Amino acid sequence: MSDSMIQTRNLAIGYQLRQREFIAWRKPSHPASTVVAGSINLDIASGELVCLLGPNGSGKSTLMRTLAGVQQPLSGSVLLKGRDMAGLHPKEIAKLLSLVLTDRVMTGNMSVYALVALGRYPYTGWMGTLSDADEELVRRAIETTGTRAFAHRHIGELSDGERQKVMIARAIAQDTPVILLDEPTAHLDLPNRLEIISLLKRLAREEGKAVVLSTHELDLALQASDRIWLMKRSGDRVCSIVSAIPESLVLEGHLEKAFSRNGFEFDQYSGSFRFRHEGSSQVGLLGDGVTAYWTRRALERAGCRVVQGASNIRHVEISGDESRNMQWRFFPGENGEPVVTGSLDELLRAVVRSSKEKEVS
Ligand SMILES: Nc1ncnc2c1ncn2[C@@H]1O[C@H](COP(=O)(O)OP(=O)(O)OP(=O)(O)O)[C@@H](O)[C@H]1O
Repeated sequence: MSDSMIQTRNLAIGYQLRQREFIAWRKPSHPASTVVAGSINLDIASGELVCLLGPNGSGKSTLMRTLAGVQQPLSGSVLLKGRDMAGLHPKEIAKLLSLVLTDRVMTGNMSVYALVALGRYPYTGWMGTLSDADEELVRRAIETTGTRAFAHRHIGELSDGERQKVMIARAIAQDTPVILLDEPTAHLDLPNRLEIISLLKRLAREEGKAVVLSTHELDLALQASDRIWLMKRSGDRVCSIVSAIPESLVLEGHLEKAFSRNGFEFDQYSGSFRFRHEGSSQVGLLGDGVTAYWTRRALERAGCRVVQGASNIRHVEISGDESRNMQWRFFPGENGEPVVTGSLDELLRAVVRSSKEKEVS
C-alpha cells in the first residue's frame, strides 16, 4: 500500500524474563522471553480508523506499546512510513506518531493548556518555548476536541471524560500522521464514548490521520472502524491477529470464537453477545417490526422458546401501530380463553402464569 503509515513484518511481541526470573527458571529448555503474540503482519493507511479488539490479557496494550516504540519487539519489525522504527531517533518517532494512554496522568497541577502544549515538544527547543505557529496549533487542538471551556483548569480537577479529551487534544497538537490510543473510551458514558469515537473518525476522514484504538466496545468497533484487528488466542496461548473489515469478522464467525463463553451467544444480526436463554416452553409469536422484536426479547427473558409465526401452539398476536394502541393477545392453548393486554408487562405476567399452570398439570 503506497500511503501505508504503519506496517509490521513478522512481528512478535511480549516480555523478556527479568534476570532473577530467568535464573530461577533456568533450564536448557526454558525460553528467556514470553511471547504474547506472534506472526503479526498488519498494515494501516492514512485516513483509516482501526479498532484493536481482543479478550482481557490477549495483548492489546502490549501491541500498542510495541507499535509506539515504547516497548521493543521480541522479533520482527515495525515500519513507520516505510522506515524501520528501530533505526529512528525518538524525536523523529514523536513527529510521526502520538500515543494516548488511559492511565491517570501524573500532572494534576498542570493546566489543561500547558498539558496540550506539551504535544509540541518534538518541535520546540530544549527550553520548550512555543512559537506563534505552535500556540496556534495548541489552540486548534483545544477547539477541535471541545475542551476550550476548561482549558484554564487543572488536570486534577477534570472528570475522566474531560481528561480523556485533553489527552487526545495533546495528541492532536503533536500533529502526527499516526495516532495510537489505548482504550480511549474506558470509564466513559455512552454520549462521551460516541463523541470521542466520532472525533477520531473525523481526524481520520478529514485530516487523513491513521488512527488505531484498542477497545472493549464491540458495538462501537463494529459501527465505527474501517478495519478491525482482532487478537485471537490459539492453542499454545500465543495470540495471532486477524485483520478484516468488521462485517467479514462477524460473517466468518471470528468474533464469536474470540469472545465465546458458556451461557452467552453471539447474535450475528446485531453483532452483540447476549444471554443464552435455555427456554423449554414454546410460545408462537405473530407480528413484526420493533414491537415484535422487543416482545420476543421479553418472552425469551421469561424463559420461553419463541417460534416466529407459529399459531398452532400457545401464542401471542400483536396488533396496533407500533407507537400507539398496541395490543397483545395471548392464546394459552388447549381451548383456554385468550388474554388481551395493553402492555408488555401484563402480557409477560399472563405468559408466565400459563407456563406455571402447564408445569403443574
Ligand atoms: N510487564 C509485564 N511483564 C510480563 N508480562 C506482562 C507484562 N505486562 C503484561 N504482561 C502479560 O502480557 C499479556 C498481555 O497483556 P496486555 O496488558 O497487553 O493485555 P490486554 O489485551 O491489553 O489486556 P486488558 O484487556 O485486560 O487490558 C498478559 O498475559 C499479561 O499478564
